[in-house]
Amino acid sequence: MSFFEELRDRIEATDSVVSVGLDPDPNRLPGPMADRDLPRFAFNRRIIDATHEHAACYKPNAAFYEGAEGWRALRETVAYAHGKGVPVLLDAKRADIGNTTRQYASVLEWVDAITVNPYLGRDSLQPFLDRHDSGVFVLCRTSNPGGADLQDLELETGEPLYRRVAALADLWNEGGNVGLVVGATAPEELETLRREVPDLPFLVPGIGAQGGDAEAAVEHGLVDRDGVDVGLVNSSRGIIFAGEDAVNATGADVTEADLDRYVKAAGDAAKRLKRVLNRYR
Ligand SMILES: O=C(O)c1cc(=O)[nH]c(=O)n1[C@@H]1O[C@H](COP(=O)(O)O)[C@@H](O)[C@H]1O
Repeated sequence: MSFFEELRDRIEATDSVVSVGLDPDPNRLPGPMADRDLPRFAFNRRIIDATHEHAACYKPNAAFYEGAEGWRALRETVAYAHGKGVPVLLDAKRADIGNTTRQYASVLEWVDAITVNPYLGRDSLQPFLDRHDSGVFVLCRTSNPGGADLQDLELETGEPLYRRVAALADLWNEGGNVGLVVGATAPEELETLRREVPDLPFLVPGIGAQGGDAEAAVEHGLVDRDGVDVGLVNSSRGIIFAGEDAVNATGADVTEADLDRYVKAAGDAAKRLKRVLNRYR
């Protein structure tokens, strides 16, 4: 089954397009997690337990798993999410020259989808694109303030670069496995891009901590696949660290009951986001 078919089934089963971003910043983990073997996995495991009913997908960002122990935590996290029946999109923003990018693409043997960077052109993405069962999300219009620096540059045709990227991604979609990454902080660009590439599902980050537009994310981010709206709207810190408001969990004297309340807040945040997004579906 292809990634987008699996995602469609998951969205239908959970009635959710929420992507829960697993970005376990070591400086923000609740106190007791620091003492555990693989603290990032210990944290993610509790977050997955609390949120999986509302998660269409988990999106760990590779930056939070640097180092040998981090990579081990990532592998455990992916296996645990799969055990709950949730697909995993690795946010790695990869691409490189041929032999290097082939190595990068080997990660798709154990994750279901990945984010890639189009800057090096088609050949740098080919090993990802060749995996028709995996999802390949091409960075198109990113959510950060500097996203406009290059992506909005006008080409000789008058169109901004991000629109050319979208048109190319559409051409690269021979295997039906390509999506775009478009930030919720750029609602006008989301609308433009949906017109430009009506069939590509979007991963829309930037909701929650970055203050993006949830309505635009849903209105333009999703595409119909056999009667199901397919696409992903991601929140990372807004979900996984929601417990910080409920519990001061940074000290050494945090109890198991505190941790229970902390992770429950993450579950509630995922559920709330699902409800908000579903209002616009
Ligand atoms: O590729 C991404 O997922 C991504 C693209 C983008 O334009 N903006 C963006 O925030 N992201 C990622 O989405 C997540 C957003 O995290 P929060 O701001 O905590 O919800 C991080 O992992 C970012 O790296």
